[in-house]
Amino acid sequence: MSQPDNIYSQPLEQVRDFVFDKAVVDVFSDMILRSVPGYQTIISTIGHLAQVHCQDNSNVYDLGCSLGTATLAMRRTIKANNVEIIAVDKSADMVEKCRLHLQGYKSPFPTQVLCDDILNIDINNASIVILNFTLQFLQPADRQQLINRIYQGLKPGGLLVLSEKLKFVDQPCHDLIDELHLDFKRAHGYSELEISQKRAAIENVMRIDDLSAHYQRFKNAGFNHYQQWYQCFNFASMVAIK
Ligand SMILES: Nc1ncnc2c1ncn2[C@@H]1O[C@H](C[S@+](CC[C@H]([NH3+])C(=O)[O-])CC(=O)[O-])[C@@H](O)[C@H]1O
Ligand SMILES: O=C(O)C(=O)Cc1ccccc1
Repeated sequence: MSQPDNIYSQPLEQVRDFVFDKAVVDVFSDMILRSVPGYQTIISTIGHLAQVHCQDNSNVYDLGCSLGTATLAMRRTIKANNVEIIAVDKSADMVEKCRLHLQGYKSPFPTQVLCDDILNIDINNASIVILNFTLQFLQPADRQQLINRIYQGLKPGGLLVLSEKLKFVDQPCHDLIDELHLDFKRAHGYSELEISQKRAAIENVMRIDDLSAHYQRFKNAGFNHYQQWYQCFNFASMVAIK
């Protein structure tokens, strides 16, 4: 099990840019549950979507898989035959723990865990592609080409599930919803110091978009069918269908 996240609990002389290193990997399960409202609902719905929409003789991609939580949810639910799962993360520490984590659960589906940048991955014959809170960590200039390659690699009827933290164009509404998220973190035991140091750490590495930017990218890539299916505060999940 995860250790408690106390990475930002002591005052730091200098808050460095957030990285998914060994210290973060060791506390990651606790961090994500206490930081992302709706995370468990999104994970179980990814499992359900994969159960319903995974196609025979296809590939399933979990891009930015971290500890493989979405992969595990899908391995538990998929009923299709001849399915291969490709989980990818560029953090070597994450991939190491992800592989150990997946070894703990038997599955009939061959699963590769690749340590690579998702921008380098060949996406083909896919019926399900998951980007669960990963796109927000890519350079904004690289985001459209990834969505384009996912569109091209999907089979007809295939799904892209994209979960992201959102910003809102109306500033008072943005601030109100942001405060709801901070209250969620407070309610889960994070102090004001932890909240402000984490914020400083992710400021430069996690550039968030508004919903219309995501919809525009889907459209530019060629998707004709896309819809947000979930939101809790500023955390949302969308689905796009080829
Ligand atoms: N270019 C990249 N290439 C590969 N991996 C990347 C890249 N950029 C970031 N990552 C990886 O994307 C993951 C983002 S966490 C995803 C949660 C998971 N999906 C979950 O369902 O639990 C979200 C969060 O921590 O808010 C990290 O493991 C990074 O190493
Ligand atoms: O912690 C936050 O404020 C977030 O926005 C989410 C998050 C969760 C885990 C790693 C980085 C960002």
